[in-house]
Amino acid sequence: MNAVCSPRCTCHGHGTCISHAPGAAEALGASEPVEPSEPLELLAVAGGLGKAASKGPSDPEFNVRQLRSHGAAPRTAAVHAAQTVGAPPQELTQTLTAAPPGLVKALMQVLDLPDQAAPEDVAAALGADPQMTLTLCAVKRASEIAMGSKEEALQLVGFPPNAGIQDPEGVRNKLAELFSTYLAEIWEIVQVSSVFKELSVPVSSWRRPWADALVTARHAQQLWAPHLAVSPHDFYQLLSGLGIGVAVLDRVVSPQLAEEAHGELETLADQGKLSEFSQSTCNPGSRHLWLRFGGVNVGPVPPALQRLGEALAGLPGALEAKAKEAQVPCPRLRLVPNLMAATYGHGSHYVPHKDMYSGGSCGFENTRMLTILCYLNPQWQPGDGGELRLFNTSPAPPSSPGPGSAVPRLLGITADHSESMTSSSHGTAHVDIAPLLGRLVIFRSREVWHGIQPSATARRWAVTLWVLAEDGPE
Ligand SMILES: O=C(O)CCC(=O)C(=O)O
Ligand SMILES: [Fe+2]
Repeated sequence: MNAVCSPRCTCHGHGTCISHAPGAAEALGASEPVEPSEPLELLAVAGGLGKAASKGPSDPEFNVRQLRSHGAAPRTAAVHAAQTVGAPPQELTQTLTAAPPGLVKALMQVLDLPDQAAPEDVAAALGADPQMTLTLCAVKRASEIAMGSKEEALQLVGFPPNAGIQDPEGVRNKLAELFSTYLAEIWEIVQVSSVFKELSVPVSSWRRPWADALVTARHAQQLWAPHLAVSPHDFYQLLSGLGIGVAVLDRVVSPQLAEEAHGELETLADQGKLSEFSQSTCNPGSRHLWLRFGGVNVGPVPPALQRLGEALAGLPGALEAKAKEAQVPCPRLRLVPNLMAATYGHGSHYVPHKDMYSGGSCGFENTRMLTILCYLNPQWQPGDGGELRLFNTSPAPPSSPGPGSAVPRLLGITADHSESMTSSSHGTAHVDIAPLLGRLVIFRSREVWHGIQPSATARRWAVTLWVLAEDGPE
């Protein structure tokens, strides 16, 4: 059975994760790593890059991935203030206005507010201590369910079917804990996403000649109109056969820059600059590091990684411009000039997920639109594992929701924008993409199911730049 990532999952806090059950996905595409027979793009040397044309807005000290994970989560000054002294209603209203609507809807449902409630109403209902209000909601809901002793709820907390009658308090406490953890996660994401939005800048402020020269209308089509993107090359044909928004660009980052960036990452790892090993069941054993290459409070970022970050930041602006020229409808994009470097060691992997915020199987839309990956593995060869696996649809059979999915359902949250819309128990195809040095992969964060195959090497490296949307979800 496919286990859905628990609400406690720390897999970046964004994954609508499912376990990678053998046989869940049938490979209609290649199951072996596939290489392009010929490079489609010309080599564009990412050297001699100037400084970014404009800098971002104020950039308080924060680490989004840590913020989104449970446990010792550092807080921005704003978030901290909101939680400790109680946010003034106006600030809370603004936070809710900037938050992903799916999350706000979930809060409304938990607070028993009508569908038409305005952000002011939600702010008023949350009060001076939203975290406490949500905990009280969790306890109230847990008490109601414990009285009714629903079988699904008992199953969720691991009690026998008659436990509700014998131990209603035990059932209630366990449920209350699960519910409040889930709601705390939603609340944290609401705050993080609004802070994140404040830090982002329009992609037009990061235009780079390098990116402008290599991005074509075909890339824009591959992302936003995949049915129109045709390719004569086997590998790209296979990819376009998936019918999802994905573009792969090879040999556009100079090997020298990529190798230097790889060397810098290895040094950072040796210097102990990486996070702890992830304990999450979604991406066990992975480690990461945020590299702030733009905005205020830049760095310190080693020089090749700085150049790479600045180069990658040029891609969304170029894509937006090419989409406009080719009349391909594309959202207006923003970005936060932060790269996430992540490494996967022997056996570590990442279960299939989408890059959207989520708790349990209830995937909430966020403002992330594109995931831009650059692989930095000079020696990679077939057998080394760590391929990026892209699916054409959810690899989760819809009939077997995992344990995490019961939490939002029992809480009465219906704002599910993930599996239910895309899942299919058969006909799931996938393509594996080798994490080759300098290879760029761009895909639509909210739609594309992807995971990482178990790595057979000590350090499989990728850097990621996430691109947001101008006006929230489309
Ligand atoms: O490194 C990769 O290939 C993908 C990483 C990923 O999916 C993520 O960090 O969300
Ligand atoms: Fe991902």
